[in-house]
Amino acid sequence: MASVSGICSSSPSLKPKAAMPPGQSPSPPARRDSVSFPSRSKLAADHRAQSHSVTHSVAREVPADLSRATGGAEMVARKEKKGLEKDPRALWKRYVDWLYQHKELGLFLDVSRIGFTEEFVEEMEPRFEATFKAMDELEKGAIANPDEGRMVGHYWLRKPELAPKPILKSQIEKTLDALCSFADDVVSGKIKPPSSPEGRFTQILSVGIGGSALGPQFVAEALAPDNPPLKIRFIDNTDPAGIDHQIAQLGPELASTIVIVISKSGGTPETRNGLLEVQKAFREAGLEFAKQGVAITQENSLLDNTARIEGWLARFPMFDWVGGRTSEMSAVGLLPAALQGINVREMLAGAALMDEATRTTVVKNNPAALLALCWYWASDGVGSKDMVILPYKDSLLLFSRYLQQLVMESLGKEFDLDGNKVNQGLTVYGNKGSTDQHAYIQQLREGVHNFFVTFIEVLRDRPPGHDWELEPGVTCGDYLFGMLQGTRSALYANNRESITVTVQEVTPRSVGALIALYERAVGIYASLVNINAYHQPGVEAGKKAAAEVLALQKRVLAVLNEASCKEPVEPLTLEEVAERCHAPEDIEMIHKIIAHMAANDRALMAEGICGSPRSVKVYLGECNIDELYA
Ligand SMILES: O=P(O)(O)OC[C@H]1O[C@](O)(CO)[C@@H](O)[C@@H]1O
Repeated sequence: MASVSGICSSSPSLKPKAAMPPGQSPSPPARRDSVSFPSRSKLAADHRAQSHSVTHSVAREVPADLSRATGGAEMVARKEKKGLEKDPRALWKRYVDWLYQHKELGLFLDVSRIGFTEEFVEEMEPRFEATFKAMDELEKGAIANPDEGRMVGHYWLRKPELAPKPILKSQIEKTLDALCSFADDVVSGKIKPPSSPEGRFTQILSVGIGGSALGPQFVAEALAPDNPPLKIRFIDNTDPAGIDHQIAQLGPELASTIVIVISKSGGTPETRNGLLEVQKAFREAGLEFAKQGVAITQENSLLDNTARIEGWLARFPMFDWVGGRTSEMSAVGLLPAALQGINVREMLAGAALMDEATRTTVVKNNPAALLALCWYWASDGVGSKDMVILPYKDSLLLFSRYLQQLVMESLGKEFDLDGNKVNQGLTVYGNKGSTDQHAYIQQLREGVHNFFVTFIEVLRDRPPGHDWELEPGVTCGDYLFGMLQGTRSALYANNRESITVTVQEVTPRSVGALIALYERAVGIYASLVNINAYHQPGVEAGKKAAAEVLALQKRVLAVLNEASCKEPVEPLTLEEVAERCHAPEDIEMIHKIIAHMAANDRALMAEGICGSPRSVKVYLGECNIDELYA
């Protein structure tokens, strides 16, 4: 049978071996004036109402479904009318008055270039009181994730004595000790790769997605030494080409690779697929995967049971009360970090210091509360402006990506805690300065005014003793410094607000502190706007729809197989396939499924071209008899 070639048709010479499916209350539009915070007596009443429960925050007066376009424009108009402070003396006073400093961490937070007013701060006070109370109860073990009936305990990871039960404290401590000693044994060569008893493990392949990848990726980029004891690579997708690339890059070093499979649920399809692909690579290389596999997952999850039954090299627990996006200080982040020679106890110490500082109930002295205050002001408490994260340090490149999940998966919610439709969120993006100066800063300075910036400044340019002046009096780092300060000033001059977070150096301690700072800021902001920051119901819809597509694909394959097993083969039109699948309403999806299979040599076209769906007649290259009689 002739195959007509088309943009997605396969060559008849590329016949598939067998056609097998793959494995398995509305409010009126808001503006800052109408945001007009509830009267103080109303706030106080709300606060009283709230104080009995951690899960019920102040009822929102902020109109819920702010139209970004309308609300944003009105906000800009109002702000520009009022104008940001431009008088240098007044600005200097504002800078000094509001500058937050954490002495021990060497961390500064400058919020002077966000235009909030004293009245705003005062009016927010009752909400903050309620929020601090809610955060306190959360840390004491309240069910702060009401939908999932879970405690939220990532703060206990860096201060186990805070855990509400002794058993939790001991689990945290034991896990930390166990992962540190495992990492020491691997790094020192006490634990050796099975196929080279005299050698050492040289590589880590981390398989995980979302919160089970982003923290480890950020920390590796920020903190891994130039020559780490083990180098790390990531499989964080179900993209076969991406997976092949990682495995190919490992080459013969697969034999000395520790594969860490990270999944809280232990059932995330992308991660499972990554694992199956890696296991296949091990089989093909004649290696025994179990001797090199490590699982980080909840006890008794599918992954945990598999790892136990197959006798993997090690297993570490992921606790029910730690969410994926706040799991960097659990085994999820600490084991990969320790294996790269990063001082994980210092990361924990930095986070613990920041946790302590962000428990303070005086907004001005609490850096996380200050961040949340700025986010609320800048985005009207409804996400009307995006948050651009600009670290001026290459090693912090992935901070914005890490924060994207932490902030957007936490704050992007359809309903508030009282069941009102609010469509909350805060959009996060960014890369690094000064690189972005030559990409999108043009738009930030002059284009659509739909953002505020957070500059991350690192004072130390390079390790001591390595600096030099590339022109009289000026180092390379001075340029970076100048670019940051220049961009901050230029944006402000054009009424673009910004926050600046300054650390002395990128160290395990400062990175731990930054993570803890943003974890708390997100928790505080979520409480201010009365949403559950700790669930992610929206992710389920896409996962469910994906499962339905794969189920439909199996039906399509069965129908095509039956027709392809006939003598002569019976090519089918898309309408015929849809009818035989009893899914005429899914014909568009069936077209997409067939186009995808054709592009991968798993379906062949008898007639037509993919771009003209009605012209297509399709069949399989081989009849699968077993499938037919299954
Ligand atoms: O660790 P898991 O269970 O594999 O989940 C991975 C990610 O998937 C999500 O559940 C949804 O995207 C994230 O919250 C989580 O970080």
